Amino acid sequence: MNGKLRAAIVGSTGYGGVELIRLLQSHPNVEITSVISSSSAGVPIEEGFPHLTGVFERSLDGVEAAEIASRADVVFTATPSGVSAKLVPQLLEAGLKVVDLSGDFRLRDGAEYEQWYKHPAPDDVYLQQAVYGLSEVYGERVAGVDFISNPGCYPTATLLGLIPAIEAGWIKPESIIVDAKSGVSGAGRGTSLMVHYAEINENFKAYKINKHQHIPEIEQVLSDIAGEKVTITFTTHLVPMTRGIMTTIYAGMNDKYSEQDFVDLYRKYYTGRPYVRVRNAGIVPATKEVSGSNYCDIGFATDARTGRVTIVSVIDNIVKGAAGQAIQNLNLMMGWEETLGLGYTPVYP
Ligand SMILES: NC(=O)C1=CN([C@@H]2O[C@H](COP(=O)(O)OP(=O)(O)OC[C@H]3O[C@@H](n4cnc5c(N)ncnc54)[C@H](OP(=O)(O)O)[C@@H]3O)[C@@H](O)[C@H]2O)C=CC1
Ligand SMILES: CC(=O)N[C@@H](CCC(=O)OP(=O)(O)O)C(=O)O
Repeated sequence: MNGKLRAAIVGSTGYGGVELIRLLQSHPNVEITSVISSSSAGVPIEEGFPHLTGVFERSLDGVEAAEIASRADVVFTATPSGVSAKLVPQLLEAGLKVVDLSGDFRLRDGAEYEQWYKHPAPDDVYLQQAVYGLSEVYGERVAGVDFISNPGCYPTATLLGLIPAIEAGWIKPESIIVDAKSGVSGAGRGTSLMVHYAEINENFKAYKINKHQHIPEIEQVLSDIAGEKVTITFTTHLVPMTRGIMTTIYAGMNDKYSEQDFVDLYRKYYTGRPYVRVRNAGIVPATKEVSGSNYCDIGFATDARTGRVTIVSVIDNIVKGAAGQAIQNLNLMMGWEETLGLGYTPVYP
């Protein structure tokens, strides 16, 4: 490759998009050549986002596939579900490589979109073309492709916490319960009553119980790994914090495994994968330990009395759950070192 890869970001005025700008600033092989907005074309991005002053200053461009293709080689679509379904095919047809951050291309069975996302599925050709980019598990599949569907935030934390144990046959798939908690930035920058300060401050809410759109995504991958249909009980909660996801996962064990057994199994599975860190036996991670970084940290507690294991997995929803994993996928897609542009130490405290 001569020079840097040119990248465009659609949805650059949202939380995922603005995080892509932050992270790509320190990517040695990528230059952002276009930041795109459907509502503010022509406006300098630093006007709406003063934290970018002197760091990244550029006027926002409009959403037009041919124009984007004239400025960029790869485009990140950090756009709402439903928008990506229509936009991504145009971008692919214009010859761009695409990393889509929405849920619109994650489910192989298009019939599931009406039920879970309440909008029609994209054209099946693109649904089948999309490669699901859970980097630590499907990194090899991503290499060299043109179109990556980036995993959801809750699925990333849940799947990285479950896959080694499912693959090893250590837990009973039918027993899995996932208790998931997210900071409010997971809901995006658009306002809604749910994330209104007075509604969320000093409050703790469960929502979309058994109806969350990430359930079929998680079940699809777990079923692939287990080789049988897996269904889960999945409850999401909104926590009064800005960033972070914790999934607390409960499952029945098939034998008397110790915490050290789980630590050894997971460290072996994630050998050579720098963004999954497995805590020592008996220690579980907290969301601040990954905040602002691309890490997924995992810890275990086993209970010989009940025969169950509790797996705690944490990520930063906007980094590993969105923009960070999207860049990790770009690196794998391009055959670059997985860590390029992602060398952030978590912000603590
Ligand atoms: N926040 C998170 O933690 C995560 C988000 N995601 C997914 O990533 C995507 C982006 O999320 P997030 O950044 O939080 O969302 P935001 O609501 O913060 O931002 C979405 C952006 O999309 C742009 N947009 C809206 N309509 C259109 C359109 N018709 N054409 C082009 N752009 C449009 C808007 O910008 P403008 O009006 O300027 O065009 C808006 O800023 C979503 O699909 C989300 O589900 C995935 C994982 C985690
Ligand atoms: C806190 C919060 O509201 N989170 C959002 C996550 C949305 C998201 O990331 O959606 P996709 O991955 O499907 O694009 C939610 O629970 O719907």
